[in-house]
This record gives sequence, C-alpha cells and structure tokens, in this order.
Amino acid sequence: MDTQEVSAIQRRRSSKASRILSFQINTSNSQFPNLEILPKMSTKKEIAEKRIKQLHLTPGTIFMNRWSIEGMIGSGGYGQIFLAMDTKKNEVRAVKIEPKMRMEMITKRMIMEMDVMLKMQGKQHVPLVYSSGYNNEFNFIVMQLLSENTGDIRKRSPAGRLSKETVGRIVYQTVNALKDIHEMGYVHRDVKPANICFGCHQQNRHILYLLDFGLLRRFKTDAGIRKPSRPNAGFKGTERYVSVRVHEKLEQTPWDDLFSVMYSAYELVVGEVPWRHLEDVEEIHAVKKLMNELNNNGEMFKDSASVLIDFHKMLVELDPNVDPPYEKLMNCAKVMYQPKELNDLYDWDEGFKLTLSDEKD
Ligand SMILES: Nc1ncnc2c1ncn2[C@@H]1O[C@H](COP(=O)(O)OP(=O)(O)OP(=O)(O)O)[C@@H](O)[C@H]1O
Repeated sequence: MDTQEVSAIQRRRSSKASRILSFQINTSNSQFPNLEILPKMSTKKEIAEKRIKQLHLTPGTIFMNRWSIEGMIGSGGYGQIFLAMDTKKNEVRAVKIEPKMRMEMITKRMIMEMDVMLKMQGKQHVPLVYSSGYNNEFNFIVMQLLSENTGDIRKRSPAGRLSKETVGRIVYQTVNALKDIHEMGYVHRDVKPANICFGCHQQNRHILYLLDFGLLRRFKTDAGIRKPSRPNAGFKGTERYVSVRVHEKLEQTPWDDLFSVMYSAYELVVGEVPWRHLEDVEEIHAVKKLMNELNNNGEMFKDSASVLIDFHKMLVELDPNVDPPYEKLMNCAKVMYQPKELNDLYDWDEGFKLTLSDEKD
C-alpha cells in the first residue's frame, strides 16, 4: 500500500477516526493499522438505537490519567468498549469498562474476565492485556485494539456472507483458539461471530483473536480431571449459537463450544442460520435437533452450507464428555479453505470478490 492509497482510505473513513490514527500511519514501516477493518466508532444515532442510555466514558476523558477516550467501538450486555489513545506510548488501545455496581450488586464478570485473560497471556489467539483493574466506579481492561468483529464484517459484505476460503480459516483458527482455552481447563460458553476479531496491524491482520472471557467456566480441575456435572447447569450463552445440550441445560463441555463454532461458521458462510427468524426458544431447539439428524438434514446443508457437512458430522459423532480431536477438526477446516493459506488475503482484503463472483454464477 503506498501513501496515496493510505490517504484515499483515510478520506473514506470518518475524519475523527482518521485523525486519531494518522499519527501512526507511516508507510515506511509495516506497523500501521489496517484502516479497512478497524472497528467503527458508534454514531450518536447508533448509540440511541442500541438503547444505551449513557456512555460510561465520554470522548475527551483521560481515563486513569493515561488513556484518552476517543469514542465507543462496541458494547455488550455488560461492558462498553472504547477506542483510546495511550498518551504515554502514543498508541491506540481498546478499553473495556464495566460499572462496579449493577442493580445494587457488585459485578464480578469482568474481574473473572481479567483473571482468565491474564492467565492466558502469550496464547496466540488471546488479545494482549496492557492494564487491568478498577477505580471507584468501574472495572476495566486495557487491551490490544482489534478489527471490526466478523459478524459486522459479514453484514457489510455485499453478498451478506463470507467465502468458504475465509470461513474455513476462521473455523481453523477458532478451533485452535479453543484448544488453548480447553487445555487450560476452561470452556468459553459464548463463541459467536461478534466475539471473533482479527488483528488490525500489518503483522497480525490474519491472526484471529477470541474475545469476551466473561462467561468462561472451569470444566477441569487443576489436575486435569473433569469436574462432576451439575444436574441443572442453567442456560449460559447466546441463544442463536448455543448447542442443543445448552438448550437442555446440561453442563457445557468443549463439545458445546465447538458447536457454537459450527453455527457461527454456518451464519458467516450462508448469511444466516436456519433458525434466524424463529423467536420461540423451543422451536430453535427443535430445528437444531433436526440439523443433528444426519439422515434427515440434507435441506440444511445444501448450496453454500454444503462445505460444512463434514465438520458438522464429525461434531455430531463426538462424545461430549471426551476431549475433542482438535487436529482432525482443523484438518477438516483446511479442506474448506484450500487452496488458500492462512496468511493469504481474506475477503475484506480483496473487496469481497470471492462471494461476489459466486453470486454471478
Ligand atoms: N479489543 C477490542 N478491539 C476492538 N473491538 C473490540 C475489542 N473488544 C471488544 N470489541 C468490540 O466490542 C464488542 C463487545 O465486546 P465484548 O463481547 O467483550 O463485550 P461484552 O459486554 O462482554 O459483550 P456480551 O454482553 O456479548 O458478553 C465486540 O463484539 C467487538 O466488536
């Protein structure tokens, strides 16, 4: 990318985001952020639409005397995520904030998230944490800034879906990310496209990062023994992406995270899951059970979904209480993304041309 191209991209981006990042753009080194997939800062209208009554931090605030808050880039049921500038190092960061009190109760979700993220530092698919802690009002984590999440990238792709070459590599890397988490004795319990991002710098733009460690739970003891299952483990996760076992309130195991990978991949490669328009949770459960009937699910695995047949079959045939064969699952994803390599261009690097050419056929 030369200086002219960078300027053109900058002009297309919101002027504020470009201003924030312009200090870093130096085409003579390969460190500059990938502007095309940086997370967008929410406009006032989007914030209102998300019914967020109040921003926890307003742009212009210098949080903890160090991080200059530029705007909100994401929010979930618990936290808000801000684009911030580290005023000491002159580098961009993401700051995740959660109020310490919620409905007069002390919130612990982010305390646990910090703890797990710190334990996992050094794992390839876990974002770098620069600082974490709390002040009088908030728990916070200052972490590596990542790209727009893959759910939002899919939504803005012209065909509303991603190519099998890109989704295969997302599956491969997500299974690898989960392998690390599971090997440390945790299940993630909220795998979904909104929690999957890529790096936004030249050197990590094809590395996938898994986000949101707030729902993790230990399924193995420190000695590596599976913990006894609770008779009713409750429903934890996001309705659209949880496995049939989670609908049945069974204790989650790595198997359930892998099913969430499968449903996420289905949505990314097809554009939607078969239960996208269903509101009744029992109906969603019923369709997911039907999908698992290997002799009866042909309708759900035709056209662009057909690339997931083998991966899905492999999962259905696994025992949820036995450690999954990660390498076999990753090899299955490899078949999906060939002839590409992990470090070749992804859909967003090449103007989504693979899905656009599919549409024309
Ligand atoms: N480090 C980051 N860099 C860029 N964007 C991020 C980062 N962390 C989070 N986001 C964005 O913010 C969104 C919400 O983040 P996250 O899932 O961590 O919040 P949450 O409050 O825990 O959400 P939920 O209620 O779904 O559990 C993500 O989907 C992603 O788009």
